[in-house]
Amino acid sequence: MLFTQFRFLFDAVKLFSPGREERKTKGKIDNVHWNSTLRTCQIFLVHFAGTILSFLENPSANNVLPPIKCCVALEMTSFPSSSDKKTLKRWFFIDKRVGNLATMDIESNHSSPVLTDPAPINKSRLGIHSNLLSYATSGGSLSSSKYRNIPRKKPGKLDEVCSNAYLDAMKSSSPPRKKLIKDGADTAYGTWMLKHPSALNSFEEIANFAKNKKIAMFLDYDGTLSPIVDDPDNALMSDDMRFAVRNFAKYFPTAIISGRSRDKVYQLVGLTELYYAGSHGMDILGPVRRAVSSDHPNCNESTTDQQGKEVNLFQPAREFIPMIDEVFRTLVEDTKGIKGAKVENHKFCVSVHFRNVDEKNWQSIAQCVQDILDKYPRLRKTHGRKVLEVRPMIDWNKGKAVEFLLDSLGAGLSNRDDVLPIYIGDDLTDEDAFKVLREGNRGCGILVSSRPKETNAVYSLRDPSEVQIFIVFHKLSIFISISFRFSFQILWWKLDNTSGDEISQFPRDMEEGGCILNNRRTI
Ligand SMILES: O=P(O)(O)OC[C@H]1O[C@H](O[C@H]2O[C@H](CO)[C@@H](O)[C@H](O)[C@H]2O)[C@H](O)[C@@H](O)[C@@H]1O
Repeated sequence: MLFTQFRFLFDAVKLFSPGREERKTKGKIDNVHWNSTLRTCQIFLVHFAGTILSFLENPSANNVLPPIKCCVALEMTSFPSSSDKKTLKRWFFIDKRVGNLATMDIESNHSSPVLTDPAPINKSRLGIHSNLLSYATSGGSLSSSKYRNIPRKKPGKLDEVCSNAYLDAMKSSSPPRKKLIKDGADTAYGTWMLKHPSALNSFEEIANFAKNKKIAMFLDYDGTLSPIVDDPDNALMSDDMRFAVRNFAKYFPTAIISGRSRDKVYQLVGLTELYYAGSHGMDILGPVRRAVSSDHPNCNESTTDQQGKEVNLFQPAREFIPMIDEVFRTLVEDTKGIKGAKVENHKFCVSVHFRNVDEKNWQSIAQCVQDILDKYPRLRKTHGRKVLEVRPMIDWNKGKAVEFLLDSLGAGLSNRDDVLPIYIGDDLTDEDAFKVLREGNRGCGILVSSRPKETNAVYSLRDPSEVQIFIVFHKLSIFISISFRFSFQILWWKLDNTSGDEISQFPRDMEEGGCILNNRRTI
């Protein structure tokens, strides 16, 4: 036990030194790291006292749990990069044990709705005028404020300028992975990290930001929870990641906002503890809304999830479903001859992948998409990582989805000062969410990228394995505050213990200790 405690102190001092990239560019330890070290020593002392006292009380009990929890949480901050696979494995092994033990301390029934089957659309109830459904050739713009009026080029073939712009955007959407490791890339990344520091090395700063606030977590799927792979159907989330997200979502409201269809992303993640928003936020299954936005009066539908819980289905682009279906079929047909092309139907948007298409054929992909835009003026194009997406021209994106979910979680929460929304994502489409959080310092955006990128996010993480560490770290930080209080309570109780009544009082105190957690969970 003593060895564990001393190892903990040693780690505490060692681990809060700046990470590899920051050391290279900064070369000195700043105040934040010293403050972290002091705070860590403080935690160590309280744990040490608490452990000794509980050991004296019951020598046979497993008293090393609190220090192990702290060691685990501290060790994770020391990862300079995810390349240290051995340490990662050891770390997650410990976390699993601690996670299980800790779950026995704190029980939660938090679960979020899951609905895999789309709710039937009742057009007349939704108030959609029949004109709006005759979409294919109608060129008239919609009067509603939710529809954007974006000037579009005249229909026809891609001209040289337009074609170059398309190809540039397609090329920059995801550079070849091998090139990233080149000399100099590390230095550029290090410099970029001064502007967007690693969220792992900025724990203290984020923790200060989160002080007395309730955390709400928003996660992207591809490139954030699962690594980018050639075949979108093989973008699987690891069991460790699933375990980490599940444990986190038990205590903090957590939502996944993906470009994929809601059904597909639920199928891939498979957790009932989360909220899901598919098609870049155009398909949200969330908690029952207390206030319905007047901008979208006909897009909310009250329904029940698989567990029979009342939930709210929000689909601001419902009327586009038949159009998207038609576009999907056309694109499948049109790209049939292009080797490697893949088209996905996400119900409210269509993805055209060119990751496996020879670069000399990218122009043909661009032309197919342009033909669709020419035929359907109410659709627009966005870019992702080696993917072009066709979606409705409505004023809705991942940023709006974050605001919507914050509102749903508690009326008006999106503007309240006591909530800290955290959004983690890797793609261009996540920038809308980063922007929303950056405006007015509302929350904290974290970009997942292993190369410098222009972004509205404040912090960065290299890849999904660092996302996993970050998620577990935050969950454990709560356990630390509870064990911290727990240690104090043991100390207090030991000094003050005079009657048997106080022993029975103890569990209730622990419950109060857990209120930090409960507060966060019930925003
Ligand atoms: O918002 P997200 O959850 O990040 O979804 C964005 C797109 O993700 C998927 O494509 C990306 O990941 C694939 C698998 O790793 C990769 O092959 C592809 O090149 C990436 O663009 C998904 O297939 C798209 O439909 C989503 O729009």
